[in-house]
Amino acid sequence: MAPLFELQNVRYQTILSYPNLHIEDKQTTFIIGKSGCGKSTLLKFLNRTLSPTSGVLLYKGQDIQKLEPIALRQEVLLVSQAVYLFDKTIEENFEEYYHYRDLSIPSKETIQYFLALCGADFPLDTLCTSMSGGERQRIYLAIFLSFMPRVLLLDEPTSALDSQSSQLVLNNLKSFCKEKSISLIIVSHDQSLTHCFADKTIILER
Ligand SMILES: Nc1ncnc2c1ncn2[C@@H]1O[C@H](COP(=O)(O)OP(=O)(O)OP(=O)(O)O)[C@@H](O)[C@H]1O
Repeated sequence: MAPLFELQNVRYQTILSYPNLHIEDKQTTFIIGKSGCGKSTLLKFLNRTLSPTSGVLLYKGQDIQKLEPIALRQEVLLVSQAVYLFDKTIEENFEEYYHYRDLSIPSKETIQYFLALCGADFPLDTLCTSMSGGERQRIYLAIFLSFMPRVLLLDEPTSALDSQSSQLVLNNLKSFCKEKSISLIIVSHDQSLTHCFADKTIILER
C-alpha cells in the first residue's frame, strides 16, 4: 500500500531542499530540526496551503497538486503555530469555527469531551480573552481535534505549555488518534516529547 505521504526531490524556491522521505499512515510522526530548516513549510505542503517549487509530493500515492484543495484541507487538517481565537467564550469559539465550516454545532458534552482530551476542561462560558497562552493553545487544539480529520498536522502544539501539561496533552492525543486511526504529524522542538511519543522521527537539515 502507498505511504500516506511521499516526497521526491521536493524543493522550495532556492532556500529549501528536502530529503526524499515517506510518512506512514496511522502513526505518530515527529518532524524535528533547527530553526529555519523548513519544518512549518513542510506541514504547509502536506495540506496544499503552499506548493513546492519543484519535485513531487504524493498523498496516498496521488500527486497532491491534482487533488481538490478544499476537500484535501478538510481531510488533512493543519493546526498552525499561531493560535487564533475570537474574543468570545470557549463555547462561542467552537460555534464560530463550526459556522465557518458550515457544520452543525456539537453538543456541550462533545465540546467538553474534546476540551478534556486537550487538558482544557474549563467552564464553557469562560472568556478566551482572559486565558493564558497555554490555555488558549489547548482550546485551539481541542477545536481542531473535534473536526476529526484523517490526518492532523500540528505545528509546535505545546510551545506554550509546561512539560507536565505537554506530556498529558500528547499522551491523550496519541491514544485518541490511534483509537480513531487518525495519522498525527507533529513539528516540535521538545526532545522529550519526541522521545516519548514518536513512532517515527524525521530530522530535517538546512
Ligand atoms: N512563503 C515564504 N516565502 C519565502 N520564504 C519563506 C516562506 N515561508 C518560509 N520561508 C523561509 O523558509 C525557511 C524555513 O521556514 P520554516 O518556517 O518552514 O522553518 P521552521 O523549520 O519551521 O522554523 P522554526 O523552527 O523557527 O519555526 C525560513 O528561512 C523562512 O524565512
